[in-house]
Amino acid sequence: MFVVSSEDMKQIDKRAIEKYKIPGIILMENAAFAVLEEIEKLKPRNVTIVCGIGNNGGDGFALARLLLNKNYEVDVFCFPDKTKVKGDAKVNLDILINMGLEIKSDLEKLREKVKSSDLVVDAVLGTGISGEVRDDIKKVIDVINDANKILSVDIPSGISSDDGKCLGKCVFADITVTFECLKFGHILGEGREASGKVLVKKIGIPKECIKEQNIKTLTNDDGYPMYLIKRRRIDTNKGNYGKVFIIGGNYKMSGAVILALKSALRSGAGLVYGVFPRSIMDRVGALVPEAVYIPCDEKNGYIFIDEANLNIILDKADAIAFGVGLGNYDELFVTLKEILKRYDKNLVIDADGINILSKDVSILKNSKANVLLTPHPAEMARLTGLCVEFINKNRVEVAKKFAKEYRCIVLLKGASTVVTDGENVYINTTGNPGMATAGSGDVLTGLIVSLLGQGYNLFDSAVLGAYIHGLAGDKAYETYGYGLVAHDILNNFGFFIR
Ligand SMILES: NC(=O)C1=CN([C@@H]2O[C@H](COP(=O)(O)OP(=O)(O)OC[C@H]3O[C@@H](n4cnc5c(N)ncnc54)[C@H](O)[C@@H]3O)[C@@H](O)[C@H]2O)[C@@H](O)CC1
Ligand SMILES: Nc1ncnc2c1ncn2[C@@H]1O[C@H](COP(=O)(O)OP(=O)(O)O)[C@@H](O)[C@H]1O
Ligand SMILES: [K+]
Repeated sequence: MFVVSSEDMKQIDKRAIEKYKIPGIILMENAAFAVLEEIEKLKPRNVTIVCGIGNNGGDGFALARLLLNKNYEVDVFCFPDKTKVKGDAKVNLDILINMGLEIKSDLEKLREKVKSSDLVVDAVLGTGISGEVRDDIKKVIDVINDANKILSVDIPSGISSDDGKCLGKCVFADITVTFECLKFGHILGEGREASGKVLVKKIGIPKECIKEQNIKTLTNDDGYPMYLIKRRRIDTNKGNYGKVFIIGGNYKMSGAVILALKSALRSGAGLVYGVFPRSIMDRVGALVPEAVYIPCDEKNGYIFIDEANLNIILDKADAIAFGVGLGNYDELFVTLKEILKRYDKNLVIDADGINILSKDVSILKNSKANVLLTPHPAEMARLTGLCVEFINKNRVEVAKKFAKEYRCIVLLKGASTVVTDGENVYINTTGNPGMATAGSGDVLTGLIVSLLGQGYNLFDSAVLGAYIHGLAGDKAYETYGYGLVAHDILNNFGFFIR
């Protein structure tokens, strides 16, 4: 599903009205019907609709008429003042006035009504918000937030459609009904939580209008990205599903590489090779008997990959993951540099691999390998020198800029994981805070390298990885709640891929 900014949506609406000659008021009517459809499912006895003075308010006025015609008990408020309403919104306001409805602008009356209403509809501010919410409207939002149930029209008032930031104050909706495309604000930042359950409804905009906008950002929906998964031919064998190499582990930390190996196996890789320091061989061997092992020499407990082993890896591997539990040991920078210089297939750099890379990110620029980096925000901070808070507030832009500059693919982890090659963007909405547990990143790495081995390209592997990892985490959450651990996630991979 496409994800658009407020400017994209403005252009799409404009194209529909000016080029394709659909009157704006018809779109507004269809928007109102789309909201009505959801309200009827909720079966409220009485509805309070709070409108602003722009077209978001216009949707609210049109909705009020549709509800009144169906004999619902409806109260309509307009803030700051109904005399300021113009255009299509005014047409719908005037119809209500002609029907004899009183349109109120009294905050105290709203406070009373909100308490006794089964449902409050928030049609105060939509995609047309600019700058911080004005103080008078902040008070209206506070009152709306006291409601039993809130449905926001298009986007919760106070949320920026472009990045999900709360502009000083915002409505926290139970349901948001939006039109034609998701907005960034529904799935990023505070907007993700504030939007509640989001429903995207068609309002009659010709699909050409959206196509002509050339949208480059997608999120998951009922089809994407899972329709990328290929069915296996019956007459295939392990040789068809990749030799994937996972380089990781140090004398103090064997768990990460074990989890990544298991994860690669549980998501269908044909042959999974573990490359780790010799001192953890017994543990890895006992816990992952299905893997092939390349135990390596050690320096100070950290892995040392000699030329003979490096040649085996570079020669055999269909895909490599570098970094899980490796430790941030200076000499490993040289190893990473060699791999980047000599390997010409897909390379995932994660965890300590990213910390090692942070010593000099510019080595990416001459890389022969196609690189995917999978940083969490703190690792992204090490890569870029930016602070974590800034990164989290500007996830898409930060990831895009880095990917473009260093010619790689970035998967920036966290709620609303972002995958980008610098131009195309995927924002993932599966997953939950139960996944904020040690090792859950390691199993993502194992999953992605496994998908690479099975022949998916680097971008698709990252997208599928983020999506399936989140789904598997959501399933694990059903059973274990916040007590879920990384093993619970990886054990669900095969189910969702099937
Ligand atoms: N043809 C179209 O453009 C369609 C638009 N639709 C609706 O129209 C909305 C967009 O309408 P508009 O562009 O008129 O904008 P909005 O109605 O979202 O908001 C603009 C109004 O909000 C006020 N405002 C802006 N920033 C503010 C702030 N920081 N604090 C307080 N008040 C502020 C302004 O006074 C302005 O009148 C969409 O979200 C959607 O609900 C739908 O009717 C479908 C068709
Ligand atoms: N609140 C959340 N919502 C969705 N996914 C989350 C959330 N918290 C963590 N995750 C996911 O869990 C994984 C954690 O990875 P990471 O921080 O690298 O863990 P570790 O290094 O311990 O393995 C990432 O894929 C991240 O996107
Ligand atoms: K709204």
